[in-house]
Formats: sequence, structure tokens, C-alpha cells
Amino acid sequence: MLHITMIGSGAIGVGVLELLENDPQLCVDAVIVPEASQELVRQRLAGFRKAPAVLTALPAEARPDLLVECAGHRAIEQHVLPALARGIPCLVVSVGALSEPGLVERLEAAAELGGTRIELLPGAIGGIDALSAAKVGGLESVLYTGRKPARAWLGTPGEQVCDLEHLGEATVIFEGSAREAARLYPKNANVAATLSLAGLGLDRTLVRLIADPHSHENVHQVEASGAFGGFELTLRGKPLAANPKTSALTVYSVVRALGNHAHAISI
Ligand SMILES: NC(=O)C1=CN([C@@H]2O[C@H](COP(=O)(O)OP(=O)(O)OC[C@H]3O[C@@H](n4cnc5c(N)ncnc54)[C@H](O)[C@@H]3O)[C@@H](O)[C@H]2O)C=CC1
Ligand SMILES: O=C([O-])CC(=O)C(=O)O
Repeated sequence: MLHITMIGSGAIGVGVLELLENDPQLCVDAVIVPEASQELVRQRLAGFRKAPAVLTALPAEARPDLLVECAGHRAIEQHVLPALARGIPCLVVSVGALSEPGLVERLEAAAELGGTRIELLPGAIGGIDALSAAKVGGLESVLYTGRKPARAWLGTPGEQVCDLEHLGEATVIFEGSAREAARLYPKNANVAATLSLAGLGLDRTLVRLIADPHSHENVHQVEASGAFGGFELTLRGKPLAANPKTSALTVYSVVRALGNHAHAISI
């Protein structure tokens, strides 16, 4: 039985807890959320058969087998870095946070200090295995296109490009490097950052973001070419009802990764 502590308990976290409730090999003993969310999270988890403890930080004596982050960029700084330094292996979904200059190096240093590892989860995107294998032989180009319902871009600089509430047709709201995409669209930067880290890096991975009033899905497209040949991927992700900016596949990606740590065969 693997004992897990989870950081965050929002759309992804609760989805993961629901799917793990009946897994005899995995147990989420505790969730860590900010003080201000404690009451809401306790209410959310009240219906669970084995409700995890709700904490604000990892206790000094705690030694979970795994720490899984499903919380947000600040949680990496607050919880993941110190846990790595204490030797606790961490799984991370807020991969967009790693676009911040120096954070990858700090995570590597903390993991080295603790003699442990950090695993970046594919989340809402697929094909990361192929892309990172292709990198070994040499990649020439990677283009990522992210298409979401127009309203999913509210509260982003996309608001200055077009009238998102009254959009008639699909509109490109951003074209540039993954680094620039992460700076301007930090809450939508996870897929672009994951593709960059697996492939050509933040400066050479090209990103195009589209607001589409006719779309009800988060559509992720990747075109890559290199010494291996080429691949094109279209992933039409269904949004989670609890947070339409997040694709349901992200929840399944966390459950898969945790299962791979617990089960005899990993795939
Ligand atoms: N890699 C990928 O493909 C994807 C990654 N994500 C990322 O996953 C994260 C979670 O997404 P959702 O569950 O949809 O968000 P959400 O907003 O529904 O839930 C976030 C949860 O984290 C907690 N939280 C916030 N700041 C925290 C902190 N500093 N320490 C501990 N807990 C904290 C909140 O109280 C809440 O329980 C976000 O950072 C999002 O960007 C989301 C979708 C895809
Ligand atoms: O589709 C999703 O779940 C989220 C997404 O685009 C991102 O964070 O890059």
C-alpha cells in the first residue's frame, strides 16, 4: 500500500480522490490546502468513505511515500521544494510553473539534496513519451495549438485581442514562443511548458492559442518533426465540470501515474 499526501483539493484533486477510493494499493492520507480553503475542502471531502486529513502543511515528522501536487504554481515553491529536500518523491501537474526562470534548476537541486526524484506528469496532453524519445535523435520543430471555448480565455490577455463574450468565429489570440505564452497566459501554460520540457525548450517551441466560440472542448494539437520522422496529434479534451479550464484527462493522468508507482506493471 502506497501512502500519498496530496497538495490541493480542487477540480483535479477531488476527481483523483474519487477514482482512488476503491484502490486497495493506494491511500491518500492527507491533503494540504491553504488555511482559507480548509472549511470548503472539509465539506467537499465529508462524503468520502476514507476522508483524508486536511492540513495546511506537511508535518515535520511525516514521511509519505509520494507527494502529488494538484494545486497551482505557488504550491511548488511552498510545498514541493521543501518536500524534495526532505527526500520525499514528488509528482507535479502544475508544470507551467516550471517556465519561471531558475525553477527547474532549484527543483533539481532540492531533489539531489534529498536523494529523490520529481516526476512531471503529462496531464492534459498525450504523446509526451514519443516527443521526448524523438528528442534523443534530434527534433527540428514543435508547434502546439491550443483551442478552447471563447469564455475559457476570460481573465487573460485574450480579452484585449477580441470580444470573447460575443465572438462569431474562431480567433487566434496568441502566436509566439512557449516562453512568451507562459508569461502572458500562466494559467493555460501547463501543456505548452510540458511539450517544451519534453522537446525543444521554451524558446524554440512555437505556440498558437485560439478562442473558439463553437468549441465545447479543450483541443490540443501538436505537430513535431525531426530525425525520427514526424507526428501530428489532436487531443480533444472534455473539460471538467468543476473547472472548465481543466481537461478531465488531467485527473486520469494523475491516477495513472500513481498506479504506476503502486502496481507491478507500469504502463
Ligand atoms: N499539466 C496539465 O496538463 C494541467 C495542469 N493543471 C494545473 O493543475 C492545478 C490544479 O488545477 P485545478 O484542480 O483545476 O484547480 P482548482 O482551482 O480547482 O483547485 C486548486 C486547489 O489547490 C488549492 N491551492 C491553491 N493554492 C495552494 C497552495 N499554495 N498550497 C496548497 N494548496 C493550494 C486550492 O485550495 C484548491 O483546493 C493548476 O495549477 C492548473 O494550472 C490544470 C490542468 C491541466
Ligand atoms: O486543457 C487543460 O486541462 C489545461 C491546459 O490547456 C493547460 O493548462 O495548458
